[in-house]
Amino acid sequence: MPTKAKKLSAILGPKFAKAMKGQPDPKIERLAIDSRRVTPGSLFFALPGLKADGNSFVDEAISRGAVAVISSQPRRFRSSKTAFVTIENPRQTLAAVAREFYDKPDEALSLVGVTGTNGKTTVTYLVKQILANLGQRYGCLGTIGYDLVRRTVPSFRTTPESLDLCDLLNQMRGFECRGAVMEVSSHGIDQHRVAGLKFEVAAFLNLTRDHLDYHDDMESYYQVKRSFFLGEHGPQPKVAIMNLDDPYGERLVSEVPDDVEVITFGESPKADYRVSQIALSSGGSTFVLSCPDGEFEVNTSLVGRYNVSNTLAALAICGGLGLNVTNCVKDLSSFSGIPGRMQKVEAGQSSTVLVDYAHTEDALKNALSMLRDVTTGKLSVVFGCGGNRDRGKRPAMMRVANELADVSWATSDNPRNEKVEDIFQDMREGIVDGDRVHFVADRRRAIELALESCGEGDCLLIAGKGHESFQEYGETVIPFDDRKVAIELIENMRLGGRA
Ligand SMILES: CC(=O)N[C@H]1[C@@H](OP(=O)(O)OP(=O)(O)OC[C@H]2O[C@@H](n3ccc(=O)[nH]c3=O)[C@H](O)[C@@H]2O)O[C@H](CO)[C@@H](O)[C@@H]1O[C@H](C)C(=O)N[C@@H](C)C(=O)N[C@H](CCC(=O)O)C(=O)O
Ligand SMILES: Nc1ncnc2c1ncn2[C@@H]1O[C@H](COP(=O)(O)OP(=O)(O)OP(=O)(O)O)[C@@H](O)[C@H]1O
Ligand SMILES: N[C@H](CCC[C@H](N)C(=O)O)C(=O)O
Ligand SMILES: [Mg+2]
Repeated sequence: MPTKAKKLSAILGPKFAKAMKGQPDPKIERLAIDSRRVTPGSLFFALPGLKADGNSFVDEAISRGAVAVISSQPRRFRSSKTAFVTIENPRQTLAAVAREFYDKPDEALSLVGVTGTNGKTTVTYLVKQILANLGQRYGCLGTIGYDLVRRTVPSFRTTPESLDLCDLLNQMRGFECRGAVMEVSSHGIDQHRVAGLKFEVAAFLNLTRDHLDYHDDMESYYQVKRSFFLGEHGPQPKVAIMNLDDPYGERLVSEVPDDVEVITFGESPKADYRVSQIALSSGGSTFVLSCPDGEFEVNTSLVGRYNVSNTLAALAICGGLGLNVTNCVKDLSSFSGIPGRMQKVEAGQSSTVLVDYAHTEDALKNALSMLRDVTTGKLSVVFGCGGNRDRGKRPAMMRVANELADVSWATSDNPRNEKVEDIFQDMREGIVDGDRVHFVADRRRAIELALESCGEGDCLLIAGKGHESFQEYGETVIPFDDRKVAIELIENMRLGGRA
């Protein structure tokens, strides 16, 4: 739903409206943080960043028609056609202004925020699906896409910038959604993308190593996640869902304020949503859930122990929303899975080929140990480590791959502005047995060689890119989809008599 243009003073609030200079109180048609997306009538926020400073683009924004500029740097304004507001923390103000501009969409929606290093996409998909089965209309925002129920929008961030987020939530309100289930990344929390929004339920899944290019250390990474539950960027969530099997989850339980209702889940006997009698197989899992609504035998089509944890989290979230779990556990066995998460590639080949989004040490460890248990033959993995991201996870990822797979094919995974050879150098530090590791920079070729070396009973995991349909080299984005590439290669191999 397009929102109506508003006077600058109305969306700034009385405190900041006093700081307006230049053009008196223009009408704002839209918000922008990127000068390249400014259209006439925009309010441009000049944000200081890691790569650039938005203040360098103020003139460009004005030339494209910005009628107001918010910045932390006082400016000598030459144009009386533009209003200037100097504010200490423009990113934080952006969130408050976006919420006002889009008429506080969170007030009309039940918001569920899911955070943690791994499993956010899986859990949000599960919750959205359970709610849809119960006839409850919730949108879903995250890494794979923005599902507004009546339309879907491609995802550009796991957690959108506040101005995009409020726009998406406003559209959901227009589509008469009851609420939204969304992934809340640590970048999202730290950069105030979800600031000021009222969450009905906030869930913490786990915390393991990732993003230490951005956060100083694990403690700072944890503190950012924690701040979401303490309401440091806005209202406290009404209910907090916590994983008692994760040491950081256990710690967080003792740190959330008393007036936030806490619901715990896990294998721990202390958990409110407790799992026992877990039976894992290559076709899914069954387990017994004990929770305040009773005891249930749960069947899920998702494979692996970590997906038992994800399913439990999803059910605890539904409990936190006030739903009776009896109604929620019914259709889990028919859940069709998530794109690029342990997704089978079926092209008539004799080996098992799976595409998964494991791009951390913990995820790779879980994925490979699970596959080890169900593979009778050789287990191979193709994986790389993202450029311009946490360098420290590279040797750790290589170590678990080398320890758990029979053969590892190291390759590129979005090298961005780094040289693939430099990324390989970091990965080499984790090698345990070099005879079982091959480095092939071209991802397509790495997949081809891995496929050629697999036969009946063998399993190949193509990890790291999951649903992604591109490869990022420098500033260039090239189409690349592991699932399509694998199918093409298998078909070519068959034509050449090699499959
Ligand atoms: C590290 C990080 O999160 N960076 C985000 C941050 O960038 P930044 O502050 O460094 O911005 P910058 O590139 O230096 O530019 C500064 C300002 O100048 C503006 N600009 C820039 C160029 C120009 O021509 N005109 C212009 O106006 C930019 O729009 C920006 O507002 O702010 C930008 C705009 O607000 C974001 O787009 C950018 O996300 C980058 C692209 C990114 O890759 N982020 C990833 C790491 C991220 O957020 N990932 C999480 C998921 C993590 C997980 O898996 O858990 C996510 O939620 O997606
Ligand atoms: N609970 C979990 N614990 C550990 N690993 C998991 C868990 N859930 C999923 N994984 C692994 O992590 C990968 C990514 O899962 P998913 O996309 O659900 O996580 P995410 O938190 O959304 O990731 P991102 O931060 O990149 O958006 C999966 O492909 C799987 O290998
Ligand atoms: N959301 C994650 C995705 C990583 C996926 C992997 N393919 C990579 O590029 O490193 C990130 O931004 O770190
Ligand atoms: Mg995700």
